[in-house]
Amino acid sequence: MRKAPSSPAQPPATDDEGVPVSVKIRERLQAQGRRYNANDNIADCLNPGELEALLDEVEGKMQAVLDSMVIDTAGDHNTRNTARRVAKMYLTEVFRGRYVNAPDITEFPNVERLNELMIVGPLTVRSACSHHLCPVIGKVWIGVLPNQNTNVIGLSKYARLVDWVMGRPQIQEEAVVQLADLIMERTKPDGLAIVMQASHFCMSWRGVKEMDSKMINSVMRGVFLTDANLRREFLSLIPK
Ligand SMILES: Nc1nc2c(ncn2[C@@H]2O[C@H](COP(=O)(O)OP(=O)(O)OP(=O)(O)O)[C@@H](O)[C@H]2O)c(=O)[nH]1
Repeated sequence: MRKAPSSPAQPPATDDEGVPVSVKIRERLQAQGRRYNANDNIADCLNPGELEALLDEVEGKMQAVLDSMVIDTAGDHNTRNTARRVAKMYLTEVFRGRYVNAPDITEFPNVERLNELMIVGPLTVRSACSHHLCPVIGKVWIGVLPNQNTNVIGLSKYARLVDWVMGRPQIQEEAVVQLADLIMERTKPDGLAIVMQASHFCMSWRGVKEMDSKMINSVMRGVFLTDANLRREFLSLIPK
């Protein structure tokens, strides 16, 4: 039976007992005019304890999916806790980058006024495509041309930022742009170059079942856009 559509005159059910926590969070996001696409971070719209409540909610819905797939989760010892495992995996592991704040990044002043190209990589990318939620596994290289005002951040922090951005359902083209925006905002370099190469399991495990193809894309910012020599230097230093 279909549910009757709720009347638009009713106030949002934010305080009611029994309102799913996802509804409360969504209403908060909508009230702020905030986007909540798969690859957006919504951590600052979650109240304390709500991630745990979301775990219970997603577990219940995953159980319903397993039931609809006619899997005997009561009788089959392998799937007895699968709904909970999958909920935990989505919310606290593979899509954690949606629900937690950005990692703390220690920044140091650029006292030596470094202005030479710095490259870090390959950093491991673990993500999933927004379309099928299939894994996207790959590598990313980041090149930074600092200036005297650039904040120097610890090398490991680039890996932490990559992990935070990629820990959401993504499409590769948007993932590299989000990463570039974040690093530009945090470090304010003269230039930034990012190259990502990844295997998309939605193309190998299923669908066309193409095992060896990878997607490679790049984003260039600042002087990397205007200085072809710098761009070439960066690309030549990335191991083939
Ligand atoms: N551009 C881009 N496409 C992606 C990425 N990840 C997955 N895709 C593609 O997104 C598409 C999803 O399209 P649909 O046609 O709706 O899905 P589908 O019917 O299951 O398609 P098939 O994968 O061809 O079976 C597929 O072609 C995927 O290969 C990505 O990061 N970037």
